[in-house]
Amino acid sequence: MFKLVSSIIDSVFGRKRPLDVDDEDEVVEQQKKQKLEMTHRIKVTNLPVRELPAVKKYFKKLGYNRIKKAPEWDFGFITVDSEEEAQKCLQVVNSSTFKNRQLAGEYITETVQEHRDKFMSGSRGGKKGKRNQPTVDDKDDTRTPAEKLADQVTPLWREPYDVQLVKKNRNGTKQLMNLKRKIQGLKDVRDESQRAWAFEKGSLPCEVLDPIPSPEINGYRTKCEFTIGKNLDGEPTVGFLLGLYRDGITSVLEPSECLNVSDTAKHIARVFGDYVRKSDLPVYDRVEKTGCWRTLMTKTQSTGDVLILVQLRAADLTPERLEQEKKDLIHFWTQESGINVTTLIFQVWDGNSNGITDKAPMETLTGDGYIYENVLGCRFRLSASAFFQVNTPAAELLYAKCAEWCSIDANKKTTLLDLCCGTGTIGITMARSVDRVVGIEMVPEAIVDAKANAKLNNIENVTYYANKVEDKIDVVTGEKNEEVIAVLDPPRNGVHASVIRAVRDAEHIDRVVYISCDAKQALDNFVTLCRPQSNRFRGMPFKPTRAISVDLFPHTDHCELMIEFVRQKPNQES
Ligand SMILES: C[S@@+](CC[C@H](N)C(=O)[O-])C[C@H]1O[C@@H](n2cnc3c(N)ncnc32)[C@H](O)[C@@H]1O
Repeated sequence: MFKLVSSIIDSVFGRKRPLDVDDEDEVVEQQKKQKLEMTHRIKVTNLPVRELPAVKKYFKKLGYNRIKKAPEWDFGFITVDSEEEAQKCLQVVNSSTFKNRQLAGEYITETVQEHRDKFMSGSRGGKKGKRNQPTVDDKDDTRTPAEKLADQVTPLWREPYDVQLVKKNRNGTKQLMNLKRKIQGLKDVRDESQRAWAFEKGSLPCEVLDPIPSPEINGYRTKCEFTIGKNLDGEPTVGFLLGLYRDGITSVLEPSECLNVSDTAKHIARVFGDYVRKSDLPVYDRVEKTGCWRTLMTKTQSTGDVLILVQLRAADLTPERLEQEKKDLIHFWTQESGINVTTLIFQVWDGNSNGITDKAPMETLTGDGYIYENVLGCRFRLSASAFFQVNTPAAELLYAKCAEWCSIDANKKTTLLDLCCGTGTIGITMARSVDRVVGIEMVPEAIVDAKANAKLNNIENVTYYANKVEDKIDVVTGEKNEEVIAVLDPPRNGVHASVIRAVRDAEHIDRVVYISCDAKQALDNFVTLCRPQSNRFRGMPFKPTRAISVDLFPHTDHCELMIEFVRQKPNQES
């Protein structure tokens, strides 16, 4: 026991010490014992759904810090250390009211292993989400943990790829039909001719072209964010969370069965798992908010460049210990890992949110903090935090199709407005076929990258603005005989309506090519772009003219949908 306690103390404050054989035996014994140890929890019922912070605060005041509750649950679980504490807690709960609700408690005790098995079978009482597919009765669920993880990360992996593509295309067309229906359903329309297109025959509002499949179906992801935690046997592991943290799941599994993760990224996760297991620093515990190792991010590009980002909680470490750990990491990644790392980045993050964050600085430990990727003959510099499409060959097909749609009338001057331009990929790959490109992006660091990328490719006809689209769109005023085409490639949930209103108000924009990676979430944007004029929505509306799905994310249910919208002319009949 003394050895175990001292190894924990060592692990937090001490120096690195490799495990010897005796230690390993002891660890195995310890793990076996741990599985048989009893857990003591009080299930608290009659809580309001959501209100998690208030619930936590309430129980904290009563002396209970370890409470778990998913937002949609009307119950929660308090964990205590012994049966005696559980009985006391039960009394407290049964005599408590929260927001005029009389609470009720139920004592649950089971072994650690039984508790884990419950998580694994999803029989926790939480609402079963889509992510637990395939939906089979828990007792009949014979899936291995790795299969469960694959079902969660790549929910379509059991289907042949052509079937996946049909499904994705159907999802895209469904949103186009919804757009038509929503425009039909608008009330108090002043000028019916502005939505005549929505009453044309057929359920679709425009031509829908055959979907474009991804050239690579497996191992295509260039960016992965791995959680560092404990696997089902309590061993430190680098991989993905086996379920949703909000459902109380904290076990991590290696990504070996995840088809979208590249062999290089799997290898990196594995070797770093070995490093973490040998480390005397503990992995981060998401429930207790203790420990050190938190996240590993990899970017593995088609150029062979590799970016590694290691995130650590350092609240318990002395500055000297932290410096030593950085040196150890540099040594490991450059001398021992066997991986040709282009740049190694380090982030200390002591806050509660999980994953790589923009709230804490990133420190470059080796290299210059950048890696490179080639897209359609152009070269791009990427930093750790910059957005970049994760499937390069499929992104090339998307951008090539976008260029084709923007293809430019040789008799006219053309301006390409690259809205939400990120690091400038779309505008730079198209810059040579237009007169000028104007890129607008609200993240200043991305604009620094975009400017560097334009320079790297000897592109001189681009201007970038580090602003919100809605604040800067009027820099392009449109000249006579000039066509202005806007490519809008916003985040997953679309953009704020004010951005779409600004696009409508910018009357010189003739066409918009909207690239959406979640058409359901972007539907409101489509409607705002196309609804007839009113006091709130000025500028002539657009109408959809063609659409195509381009699959950048095989085995998942995500897909890019690109829609061309053309500005209607005043008094145009349809
Ligand atoms: C999906 S990324 C697209 C990046 C880029 N088009 C590319 O292909 O690499 C979406 C970008 O939209 C930016 N963004 C979101 N809302 C914005 C706004 N209102 N104004 C400017 N940029 C915005 C985000 O910062 C992010 O870089």
